[in-house]
Amino acid sequence: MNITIVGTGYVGLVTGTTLAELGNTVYCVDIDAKKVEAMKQGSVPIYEPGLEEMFLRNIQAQRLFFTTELKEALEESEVIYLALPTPPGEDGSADLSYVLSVSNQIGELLTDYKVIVNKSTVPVGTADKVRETIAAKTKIPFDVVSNPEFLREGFAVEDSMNPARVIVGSESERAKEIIAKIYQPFTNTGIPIIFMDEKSSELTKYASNSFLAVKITFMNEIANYCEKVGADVDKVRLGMGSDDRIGHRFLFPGIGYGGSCFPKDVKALIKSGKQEDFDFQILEATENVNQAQKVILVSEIEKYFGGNLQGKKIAVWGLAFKANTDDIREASSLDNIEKLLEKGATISAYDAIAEENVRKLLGDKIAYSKDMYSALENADCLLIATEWSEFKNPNFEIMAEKMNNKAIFDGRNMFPLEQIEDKGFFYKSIGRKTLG
Ligand SMILES: NC(=O)C1=CN([C@@H]2O[C@H](COP(=O)(O)OP(=O)(O)OC[C@H]3O[C@@H](n4cnc5c(N)ncnc54)[C@H](O)[C@@H]3O)[C@@H](O)[C@H]2O)C=CC1
Ligand SMILES: O=C(O)[C@H]1O[C@H](OP(=O)(O)OP(=O)(O)OC[C@H]2O[C@@H](n3ccc(=O)[nH]c3=O)[C@H](O)[C@@H]2O)[C@H](O)[C@@H](O)[C@@H]1O
Repeated sequence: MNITIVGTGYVGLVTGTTLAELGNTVYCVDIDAKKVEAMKQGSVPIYEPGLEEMFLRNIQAQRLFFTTELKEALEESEVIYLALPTPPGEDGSADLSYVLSVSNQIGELLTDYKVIVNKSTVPVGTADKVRETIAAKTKIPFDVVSNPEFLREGFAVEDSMNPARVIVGSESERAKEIIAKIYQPFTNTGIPIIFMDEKSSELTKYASNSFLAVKITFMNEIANYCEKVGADVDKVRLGMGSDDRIGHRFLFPGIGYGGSCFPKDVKALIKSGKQEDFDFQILEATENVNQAQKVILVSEIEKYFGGNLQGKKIAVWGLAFKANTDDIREASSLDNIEKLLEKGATISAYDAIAEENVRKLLGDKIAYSKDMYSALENADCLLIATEWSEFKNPNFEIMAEKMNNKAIFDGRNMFPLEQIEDKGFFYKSIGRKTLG
């Protein structure tokens, strides 16, 4: 099948590469001419383990093409995927301007029947809006399908090549047949393709992300309570997760969820609810708890230093919103750094992958270190904000030598307590006994 992907950001690029890998010919369209040129030269614009190999393989096989010209790509394709941004507007609702402006262009360019597949995360009713926008410009028949994306950054290739399920929202038999053909390789390996109406499909995406945000936030509250009563959240997590109905995943407490999706999607669903006179009380609580959780260690650091952080040098390990990505959108590291700077501390940060993005945002407000140990030079304490695997087994002797003061505030529970209890550090993590 010949397919156009409009928007070659995270989702567009991974979806496009996956569809090419599944044997389709894919034309990736983006308005960012520099990005398109770089991709044509074989350069992958995002950090995503395993993507480059698949990307280059499909360029070489002449199944993956890049252009800034929507018209050119449309002429070649039967199916058009939209993978455009839906950022939060000022009031938290999803900004549909990218999706609708491209829909408008598609309406002007249609010459024969096409299926328009929406991969962007959009509120219920967007498929109707896309349909109306296109229909206002053309009499040529077309169908609109909702096909939300569930990939995680850092595991995008795995999630995309081997998804837990594919959700397809459409009431058109013609469109469903075409989409079923595209995903036939998944059906062949037992991956369920779940067909439903568009609205349910659109809501499945928000409901899934919001549920995961609630799950994490619930565990964060349990962790905070563990500290009050002397329980250990690692044990509670293990005990809870062993029940299949709960499961072990997404039960890891920490300094809150971030990233480009959970915060935005929780906000957008709350806003969509309000438009129907409906209060998502659980989601409102989740947002509030998460906001406080992100900076929960700042008050612990302050308490440790007797309420005064003026002139304290704080090392920060990890800047990305989670491991295996260079994405820093809504990263907890940034909330912590902002608060610590406000309180007069200085920061020496280390994140080999996300540093470049933070530099663009914070410039020289903080210092950057070339490795994890040099960030600790004369530091008064260490804050761990991202669970990069290189932090899992550090040399505690080198750490002790470098640091001015042996204190670790671990926002990602990197070390089992047994690993660190005889190392002579003050060690504060989330939902567990404080050592030292
Ligand atoms: N990033 C993620 O992990 C996931 C994102 N999503 C959803 O997918 C959608 C896209 O997200 P990302 O890929 O992260 O966005 P992104 O911001 O990484 O990329 C969007 C791309 O669209 C391009 N673009 C903007 N206007 C355009 C136009 N008129 N024509 C052609 N290209 C245009 C931009 O230049 C950019 O390359 C959002 O709705 C998001 O919520 C869903 C699942 C996972
Ligand atoms: O819609 C999206 O864009 C995507 O949002 C999330 O993916 P992602 O944002 O890449 O990252 P996650 O792995 O879900 O982590 C999100 C945040 O939750 C935090 N988290 C995750 C799991 C956990 O147990 N505890 C926890 O604090 C992470 O540190 C991170 O800050 C979803 O997991 C994807 O299914 C979805 O497609």
